[in-house]
Amino acid sequence: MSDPAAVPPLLDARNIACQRGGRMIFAGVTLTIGAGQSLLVRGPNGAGKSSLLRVLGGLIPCLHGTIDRHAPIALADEHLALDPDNRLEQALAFWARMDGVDRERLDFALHHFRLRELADIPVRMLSTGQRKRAILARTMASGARLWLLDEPGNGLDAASLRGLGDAMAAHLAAGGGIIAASHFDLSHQFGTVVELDRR
Ligand SMILES: Nc1ncnc2c1ncn2[C@@H]1O[C@H](COP(=O)(O)OP(=O)(O)OP(=O)(O)O)[C@@H](O)[C@H]1O
Repeated sequence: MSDPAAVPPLLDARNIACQRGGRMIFAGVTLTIGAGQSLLVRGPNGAGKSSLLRVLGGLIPCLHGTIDRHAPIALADEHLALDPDNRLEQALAFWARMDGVDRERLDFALHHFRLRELADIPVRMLSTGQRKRAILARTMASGARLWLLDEPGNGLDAASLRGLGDAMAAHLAAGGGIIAASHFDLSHQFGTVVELDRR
């Protein structure tokens, strides 16, 4: 008999497969992530790491298998999803309103990723690293318990990488979960590693 007091994981994926452009990208992937847990997806270029994160986030369908999501999810990938003509702060505030989070949470994320001084810059003028920090700030401000981070360290300088590590640690300590795909060391000890092979 199942324990009625048992806390469900934030996300549970069983035997999932993904096909893109008529080609099988991955199959037989099973993973689960609970409160305070982190998981790293590794694999060579084209192995399907980004595809896996998008499947887990519900942005693309899985071919078969099941995914149970028990928590709000924020996906941070290379798609900025901020209005390029808007000022950075306005663009992030728009999403904070959409996500229904209070202003203090956004202010904290802006401060954490050192974006305050860029608040009035149009989004289209941000550098690669600044864009990445904006994506991470949006994720942090979203209040989502499960973060899906696709190459979160790309383009970040040493200080921003430390900021990312601190944000991840605080999120896990607060009962969040993280699934990340990264080619390089994020200075974070992931609890689980899932390897994808190129097929
Ligand atoms: N929209 C799409 N339509 C068809 N095929 C796609 C699409 N997006 C990605 N693919 C293919 O799916 C495969 C996996 O791509 P994906 O971006 O998930 O890999 P990845 O492991 O994240 O790669 P990288 O390490 O280079 O970021 C690749 O062969 C890619 O060409």
